[in-house]
Amino acid sequence: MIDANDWNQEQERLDLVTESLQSRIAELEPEVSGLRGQVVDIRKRFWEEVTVNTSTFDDFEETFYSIKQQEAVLSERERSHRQRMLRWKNMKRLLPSPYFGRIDFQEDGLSFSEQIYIGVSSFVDEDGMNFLVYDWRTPIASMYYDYSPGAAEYETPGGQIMGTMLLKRQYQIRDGQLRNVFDTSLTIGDELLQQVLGKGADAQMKSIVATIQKEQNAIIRNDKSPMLIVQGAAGSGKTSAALQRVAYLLYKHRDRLKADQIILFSPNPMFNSYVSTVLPELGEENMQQTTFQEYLAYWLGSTLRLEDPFDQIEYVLTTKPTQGYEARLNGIKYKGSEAFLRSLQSYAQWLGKEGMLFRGIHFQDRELITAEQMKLQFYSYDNSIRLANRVVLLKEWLLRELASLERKEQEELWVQDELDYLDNEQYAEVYNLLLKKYQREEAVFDFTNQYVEDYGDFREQEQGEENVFDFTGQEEALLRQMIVKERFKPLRRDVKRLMFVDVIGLYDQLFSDETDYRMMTNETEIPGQWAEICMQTKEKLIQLELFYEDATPFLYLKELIEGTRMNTEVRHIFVDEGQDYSPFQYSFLKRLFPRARMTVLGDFGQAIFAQATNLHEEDSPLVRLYGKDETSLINLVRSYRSTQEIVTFTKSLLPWGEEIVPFERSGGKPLLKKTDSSEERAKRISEDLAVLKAEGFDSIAVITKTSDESREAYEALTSQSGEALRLITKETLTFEKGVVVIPAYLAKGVEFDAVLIYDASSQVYNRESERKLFYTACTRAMHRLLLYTIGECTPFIQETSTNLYEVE
Ligand SMILES: Nc1ncnc2c1ncn2[C@@H]1O[C@H](COP(=O)(O)OP(=O)(O)OP(=O)(O)O)[C@@H](O)[C@H]1O
Repeated sequence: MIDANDWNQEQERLDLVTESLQSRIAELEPEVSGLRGQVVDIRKRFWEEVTVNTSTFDDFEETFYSIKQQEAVLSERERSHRQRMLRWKNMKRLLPSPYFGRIDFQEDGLSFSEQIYIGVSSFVDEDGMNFLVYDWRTPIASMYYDYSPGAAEYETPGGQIMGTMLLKRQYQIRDGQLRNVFDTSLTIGDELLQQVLGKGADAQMKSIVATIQKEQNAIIRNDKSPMLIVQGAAGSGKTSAALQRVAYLLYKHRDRLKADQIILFSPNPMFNSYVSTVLPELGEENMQQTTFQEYLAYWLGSTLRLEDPFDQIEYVLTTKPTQGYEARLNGIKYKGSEAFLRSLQSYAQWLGKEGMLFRGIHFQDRELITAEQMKLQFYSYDNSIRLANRVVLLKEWLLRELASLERKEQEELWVQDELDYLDNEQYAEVYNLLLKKYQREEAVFDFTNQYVEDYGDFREQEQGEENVFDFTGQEEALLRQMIVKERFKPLRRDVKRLMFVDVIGLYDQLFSDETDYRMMTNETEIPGQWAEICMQTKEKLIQLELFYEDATPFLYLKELIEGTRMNTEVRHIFVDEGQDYSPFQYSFLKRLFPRARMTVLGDFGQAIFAQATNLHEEDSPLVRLYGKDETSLINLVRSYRSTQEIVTFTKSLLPWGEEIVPFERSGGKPLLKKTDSSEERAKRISEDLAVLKAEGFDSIAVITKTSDESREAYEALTSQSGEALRLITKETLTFEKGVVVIPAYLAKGVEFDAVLIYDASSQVYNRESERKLFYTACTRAMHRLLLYTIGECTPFIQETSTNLYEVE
């Protein structure tokens, strides 16, 4: 704490800044609301101000320019409104707590020092000359996170600035009042961190700007590597750092990077709601958030039904080892591997020479163009043309063929039949409809298109009009033409969508016997139980379903054949819980977003999916993806979430000795509660829930292994205590405080004040593959960890030293 004199000075300065903020907010207030009104007004009256007249070319041109002009006025007003609004919002946000830190810095060669106050956004005094508050993301503020008093430096676009940090101070300010002030010799004083971490869990993730640690700052500000990999122990702040990194990037590149050019891949839909509020709190628009599964489903469309990754994990967790089970596990590993990726590339090359499969085009009950004809045509193109380009050539050929078949079709009997069925009235009606439609189709112009293009269309329409009104004598021919055209429409649409390529057949063909597979793919490392893997995959495909592990390879093959659908807009992708993605999935992401940098955050200790990727080994596929020189690896070992006792206990569950250093914050030891029956367990859990709530913990999770176990726990506990519990399933979209019952794999990334492991017996957590799941479940606890067992507890606990937990 500082002395009374310093305290008074600080409070005086704080009052000054607060007053200044208040008066600027008040100044801007009428302007902000006035502008909003203006914009809404212009929007409303947009079309009133424009006279749309397209009868002649000149009228059309005039209309076009008048719309453009109106558009320009609107967007200028909107821009200025947005900027003022942003300034106003930032000041409002600063008001209750304008800053959290200060450094006094004397640059080398200068005789005076500068006081730099740091907050969540910048605030400049009235004349625009002095920063009363510096945004935490400014270059100078980086010293606050990176240095303790003494020699310090920071990077600017103009070069490195060296000097001495004379003072480092931290503040806790509430509603414009100083609550606490610490001078610190540490990077970020532990005192403040202690206070922050001692609090209860929130329904939403917290912003950590005031207490970012040096190693986290390195993640946030890394702007060099195309690939940044963060391996960090449970609770080491990976997700927190990732979100601050998003905010930092948006600030640093504010003139060219927009929030929607950043995508965060999160572990489940509920997680989205958990992190969603952090960025707006920092004053940024939100980045795009999705799950990889959602992304796959989007690209797969409705052709195939995709297995849920959580169903996959339930299968892995609950099925008893049988021959089919082992094959499925082998399949999951193999289909996620780089080897399989290479196999698919070789397969595509092989398809360039032979083996392509197409689907014939059917009309009524006839086959208009057979698969065989397509194949002949396809292989008649030059071998050197890329597969995807040959598919395009074939598409064009098919469209031409369809056009000529369509002409022939007009003479067919069924067309005559349809014509005969039209009575006079209908005839006239159809005729008028056709006429209108014909005019409408020809007259379409789009204001967003290039003017010249519109001009071309318009001219064509003008010339075409004569034809329209000249066809009176040819109505039957026209009607025939229109009838067939309408019927052929779906055929043309399907050809344009490349439905004639039998991608499902091509993926299915891959899963042949070993000799064929080797021949098609040059693959040498075929996994064990290949025949069984093939059978399982094919069985699914017949039902138009895909295993989750097949989805990425399937889409990859589709793209090798049909061409890649890249997204060149996105500049940054963030993959949270990165250990759960396969090397194959990473390669796929890299291809999909060729202009994006990648930040992967994960913990191999929590790798619960069978296709897991080791993140931090130097030769891991993830490092190979961009190459060593393009990759930065950062290891976080300090764990902030849980108390020292919980971290020491959970660390002992991983016998390979992960490097995890607990932050010094004490709580009780984990409690192992032995019970005799499930009734007794339900009773004890209910009692414990009541005690925990009375202690003030309001975010509590009863964690189970599977969704079935969750349901069972939910029912047992609800009937026992009548407590308001919330059952979380993979469909749950929002994260809320309270008592939840949740399977461990859905609790990933999330934290609770207290965690109760519903069944920690050896019957539930026994297999080596379940170790990390158990670890993940236990590491969700911030302050209390309670484990229940009927009979013998899991061997993972038995292996740990008994003084790490207490038995009741
Ligand atoms: N620098 C910090 N200051 C204050 N709190 C922090 C800091 N770093 C992390 N925390 C807190 O520690 C907890 C864990 O952080 P976070 O969820 O980001 O960790 P994680 O590494 O993603 O964890 P996991 O892998 O277990 O999901 C959160 O409550 C977060 O607010």
